[in-house]
Amino acid sequence: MIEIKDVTVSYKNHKVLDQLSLSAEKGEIIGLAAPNGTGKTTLFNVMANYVKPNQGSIVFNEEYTYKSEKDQLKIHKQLTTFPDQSDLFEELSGVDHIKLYKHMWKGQKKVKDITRELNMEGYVKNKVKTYSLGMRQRLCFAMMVAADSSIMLMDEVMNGLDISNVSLISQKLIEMKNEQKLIFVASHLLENLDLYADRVLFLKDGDIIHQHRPNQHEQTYLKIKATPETYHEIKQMIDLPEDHEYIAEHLLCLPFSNLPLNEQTYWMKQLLKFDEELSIGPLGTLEYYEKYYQI
Ligand SMILES: Nc1ncnc2c1ncn2[C@@H]1O[C@H](COP(=O)(O)OP(=O)(O)OP(=O)(O)O)[C@@H](O)[C@H]1O
Repeated sequence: MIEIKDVTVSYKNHKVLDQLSLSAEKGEIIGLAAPNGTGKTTLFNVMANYVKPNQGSIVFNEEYTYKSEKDQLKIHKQLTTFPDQSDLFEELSGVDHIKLYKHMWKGQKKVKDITRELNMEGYVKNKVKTYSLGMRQRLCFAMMVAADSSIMLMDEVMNGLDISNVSLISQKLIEMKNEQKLIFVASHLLENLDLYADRVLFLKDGDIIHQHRPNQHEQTYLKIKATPETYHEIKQMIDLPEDHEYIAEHLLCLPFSNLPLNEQTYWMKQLLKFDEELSIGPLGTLEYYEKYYQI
């Protein structure tokens, strides 16, 4: 559905994206996880053609590119970007905004259903100038739902939402993915991404350095909480396997699922000696994040 080919973006001498390539299909939620200023928004801007890459191209449905205006129109009919709160019209109501997006993208969903499902009925007819941050954010999301486009780029969709609204929107994202939308979500709520993303991409030095698939755990790990002192102590006492990970100076992880049962038992016995919190499981987005960005 989208093919990003060797995209490079530089602002003066600062290369933000460096020959980045990616393909994505409908019915996928793709998370983007990276620290501030890494290039997530820039990547979305290139996908939406708000920023022209210095090099590379994007192909939609194996057919359309931004090289011709006719193609651009076709692409923009099926692509929406998450509205900026500052773009909302203070004197218009939430319903007005939702209708606007529904009409612009010829969305099929009923405004009433959208506002009911997003718990907005209590405020959506009031003017936007009376809304809190979280109410505005839910409105921005409702506008995307109303547009009903097949590709959605959601930058910081969970910003300013309380826990119950994060959960509501996460659920809605899954429903939209099941309707075969292709949804990109850039988010700093790392553990939340594990709940709905099919893939989480980690950006570094202008490229994707890892793709984590939260629902397809190729490897589980035996994990032990370990300060640098404990890690040092463990290393002195045990010959750790070469492929172990020591993440962000607090978590030691040993690849576990591929080991025969006797070796699994061995490693558990060894690590239990240290009386630190022990668990078995895959690495999640948060752990990969800590690993790649050393926080
Ligand atoms: N129009 C611009 N002109 C110059 N530099 C820019 C411009 N837009 C972005 N940048 C720079 O590009 C880099 C990537 O910015 P971008 O907004 O894509 O990061 P991000 O990963 O989305 O960050 P955040 O998590 O803060 O939203 C930053 O160093 C930023 O300063």
